[in-house]
Amino acid sequence: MRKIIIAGNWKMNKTTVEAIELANGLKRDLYDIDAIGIIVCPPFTAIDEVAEVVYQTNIGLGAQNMHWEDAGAFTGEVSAPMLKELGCGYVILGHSERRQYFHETNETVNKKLKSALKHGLTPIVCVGESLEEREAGRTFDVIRDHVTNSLKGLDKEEIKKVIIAYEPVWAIGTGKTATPDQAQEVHRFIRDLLEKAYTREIADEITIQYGGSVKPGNIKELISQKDIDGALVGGASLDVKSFAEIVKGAQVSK
Ligand SMILES: O=C[C@H](O)COP(=O)(O)O
Repeated sequence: MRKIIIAGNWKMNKTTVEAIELANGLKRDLYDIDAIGIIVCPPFTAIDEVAEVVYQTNIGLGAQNMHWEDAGAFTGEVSAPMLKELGCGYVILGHSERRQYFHETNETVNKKLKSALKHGLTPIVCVGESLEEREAGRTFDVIRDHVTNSLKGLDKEEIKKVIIAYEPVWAIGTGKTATPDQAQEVHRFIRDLLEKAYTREIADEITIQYGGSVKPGNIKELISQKDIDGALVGGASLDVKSFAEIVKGAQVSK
């Protein structure tokens, strides 16, 4: 059975004081959730403080990006060992905002992925097509390209440690969610790609999250799809009540 995981990507939101407040609220409201995984990914500046709040709770801690080298002259970057030292267990890689605004490519995602795995961080690798690509009928080509090249070179044991997040770019922060059928279709396609590259058993073990305007009102429908194993939540993860409702909605509906 693969794990159902709801992750909150706080993006460039929350000062340290605000992040502590949000983490404390989630700890209070979600302490009894045990059937699904919960992860929060604060901005770098708040990771240390949030780590203290979620230490030894059911809430995992992740970062939103990292560099592939362990150390060196890379101004403004942070590395996997630095994140590990702060208590991170996860790192988001290849988010579409990084691909779009910061020149992230499959090649750099792949290097980061290998460094994350080497240092024991669980990567959440994001893939997804833009509106233009979907309208041009290129969704599956783009997904194949992202999955194949971002995850290139992993052996059977390594691939099992990866979480994949399907995030159609046109659904991020727009209020336009993919329909459960549209999302399921792409999730199935990703799982089939994994099956071809590895085995059916391995493909069935990998958590594939959906991301893009996930809210308390649509989580149940999305999560009830066969190949949707959780969510990567942006805007709705910034509020205790809405994120807690998403987590609880996922728990009762899967
Ligand atoms: O990482 C999260 C996604 O980009 C989704 O963001 P959103 O829930 O604000 O649409």
